[in-house]
Amino acid sequence: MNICILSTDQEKDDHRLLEAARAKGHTAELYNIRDISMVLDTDKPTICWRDKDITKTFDAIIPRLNVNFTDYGTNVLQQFICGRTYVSESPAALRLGRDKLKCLQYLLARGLPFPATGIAYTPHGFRQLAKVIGMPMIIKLIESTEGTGIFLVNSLKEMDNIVRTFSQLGASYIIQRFVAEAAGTDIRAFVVGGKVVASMCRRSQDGDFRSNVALGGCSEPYKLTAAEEQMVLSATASIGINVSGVDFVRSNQGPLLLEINVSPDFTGEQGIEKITGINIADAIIDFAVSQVHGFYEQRFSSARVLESPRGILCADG
Ligand SMILES: Nc1ncnc2c1ncn2[C@@H]1O[C@H](COP(=O)(O)OP(=O)(O)OP(=O)(O)O)[C@@H](O)[C@H]1O
Repeated sequence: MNICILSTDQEKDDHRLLEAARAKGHTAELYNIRDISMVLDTDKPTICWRDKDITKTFDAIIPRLNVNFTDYGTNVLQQFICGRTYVSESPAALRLGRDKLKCLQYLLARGLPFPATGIAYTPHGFRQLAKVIGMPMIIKLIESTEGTGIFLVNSLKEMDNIVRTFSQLGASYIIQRFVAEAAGTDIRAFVVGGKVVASMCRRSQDGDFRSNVALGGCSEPYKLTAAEEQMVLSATASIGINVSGVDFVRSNQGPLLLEINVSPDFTGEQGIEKITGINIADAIIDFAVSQVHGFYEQRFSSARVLESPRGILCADG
């Protein structure tokens, strides 16, 4: 099979996927999304990597997009889908995963648990919300990652300060109930194709409320309870993502979801592969390959092409 890992930064994780695909006997390339261009033309829609036409080169595209490339990256994926190439994630699911607010709304629609979260239009509106959410509370940028852009505030004055700064910068943010009993600990469950393949507990080492490994947190293997596993899988199904890192905290009311990370990292000293000994790269490649055969066996009409939530191309007629 001919596989393209479409990434942004060509990080260690991307190279692990490339190696895993090649070790399984596939032809594989690792391309940077910055080098991709496309022509939208009904007669000859084209996708190029540098000056090479790759419109029909690959059987499967496995995206790994960092947060700054969600828009361009998902547009490129959509172009592959229009050209009837299998893409292992739906562009819509990737976009949803990058928007903490919309993602929580999908969880809400499924009745899944997460800390009470608020959004308002004006700083005054946020002040009103603060009465409902209560202090201390968390303020999060909607597109934060690796624990940056997340603040714990203890008073209305602190909240006002951050809210006004974010508003002046034109940034979008939410406020959230602080789950104090999580005590700087959270759980990361790695999901591939509707299965939890690995999970670990992350703990901050310096009293920070954030457990992020990027901020110095450390990890250990963790076995999900049956209820936690069911919650995690319902969460990924709710946005239609295939590969994700689902984060949740354990609260006095049970597990509360924080986020569904799309294109999650899995390498590194405290990464989930090292901590659990589970080969995540293999799991991702195996899943994509398992989907490809079914995908190309489907019959398509040239009349209408639709994107399904799970990244499978559908056609009617
Ligand atoms: N409501 C909350 N109550 C308690 N702790 C929280 C809350 N929200 C976030 N945290 C802590 O802060 C960390 C970072 O939060 P969150 O996962 O929302 O942000 P992030 O920047 O997107 O991180 P990542 O990139 O790892 O997903 C969490 O891992 C958790 O330890």
